[in-house]
Amino acid sequence: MTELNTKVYYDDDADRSQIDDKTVAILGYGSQGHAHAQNLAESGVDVVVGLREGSSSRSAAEADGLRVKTPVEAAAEGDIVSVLVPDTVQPAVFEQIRDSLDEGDTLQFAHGFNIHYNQIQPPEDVDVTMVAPKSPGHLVRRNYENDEGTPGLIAVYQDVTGDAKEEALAYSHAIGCTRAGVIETTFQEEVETDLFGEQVVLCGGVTSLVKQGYETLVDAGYSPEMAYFECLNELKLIVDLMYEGGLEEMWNSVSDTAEYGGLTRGDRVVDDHARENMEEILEEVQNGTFAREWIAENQAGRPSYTQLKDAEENHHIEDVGRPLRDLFAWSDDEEEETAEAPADD
Ligand SMILES: NC(=O)C1=CN([C@@H]2O[C@H](COP(=O)(O)OP(=O)(O)OC[C@H]3O[C@@H](n4cnc5c(N)ncnc54)[C@H](OP(=O)(O)O)[C@@H]3O)[C@@H](O)[C@H]2O)C=CC1
Ligand SMILES: CC[C@](O)(C(C)=O)C(=O)O
Ligand SMILES: [Mg+2]
Ligand SMILES: [Mg+2]
Repeated sequence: MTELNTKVYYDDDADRSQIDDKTVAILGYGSQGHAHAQNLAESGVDVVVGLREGSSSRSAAEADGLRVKTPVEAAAEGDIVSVLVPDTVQPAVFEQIRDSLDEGDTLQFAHGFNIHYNQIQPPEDVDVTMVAPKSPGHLVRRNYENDEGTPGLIAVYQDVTGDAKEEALAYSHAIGCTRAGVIETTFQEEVETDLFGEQVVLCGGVTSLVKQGYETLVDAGYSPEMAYFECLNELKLIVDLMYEGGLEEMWNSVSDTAEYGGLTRGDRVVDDHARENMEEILEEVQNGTFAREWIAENQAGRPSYTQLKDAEENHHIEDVGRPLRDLFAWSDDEEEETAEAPADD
């Protein structure tokens, strides 16, 4: 077996005394915020949630038994201040809480966007770390509840106490990440790989592939329901196999016909042209073009984002999928989970 180039940290590598007597302020109670806050609290760590006046998340956090204060009050109480509001609002929230950070506190992130692209200049006398679960927040919570873990990354940008890495590992332990394994990285590497991954493969690439495949079948006269099952629903089953055992397990599980067809046709779809586009997108991430575009889009009130989001929500694959999902038993569980989850922004 090939040796790993990187150390993976597990539960036994974490020293919980680095966090057990501390208070963690969680700013935001959305996808990541609700998961970190509840996992930390159930791990015995003192948690205070920071939410703005009139926040729609307050009732969910209080119903989950957590103390809720304003971001400024929570940051003043916290020894670790975990910034889990959307990336685009973090600079403004940071300006509010900057003076509440004491010397030796930790300013922590789950994604390095604002530090790496210089949207937040942290004080020199605090540790600056990242604990980034490699998963949507609702799964971070669900895995913890099921005694399972979520893989994660840690990074240290500034270490004034000398304990920044140990504390990030202890935090990772308390939210369940060291159960699965944690890797150390840098803010730069996390940002560039995360943005590339979500744009090209995980969120952007896969949804475009699904929509284009669906539209090709429907335009050729096949039923939308058949196209939905083939191009969207079955994708989960294929990805589950890759997740469990890599590409090999998936290829072993599908028929030889599917394997030959996939091996000979896949690269015709995602071809050299697609590869050139991937390289261009990576460059836009590396040289800050994407970050500048996203910051400007927000400053302008999100006109393109709103339009694109609207078009996506109204794509006919969604009209076909909603009633279809309702007809199948597995939809009950999914709906319960969605109903329990606090609303994202
Ligand atoms: N989503 C994910 O699974 C992942 C996210 N990350 C990173 O985690 C961080 C948090 O992302 P995510 O969990 O998606 O965030 P969400 O969009 O889910 O955050 C929503 C929360 O932020 C609060 N909030 C929104 N706007 C403001 C504001 N202007 N002032 C104060 N509070 C506000 C909301 O409260 P209110 O009810 O008041 O609006 C709500 O509690 C980001 O850095 C992201 O990149 C990293 C890995 C995965
Ligand atoms: C894949 C999207 C993600 O990077 C994540 C869940 O890890 C995000 O920013 O939400
Ligand atoms: Mg990610
Ligand atoms: Mg991301």
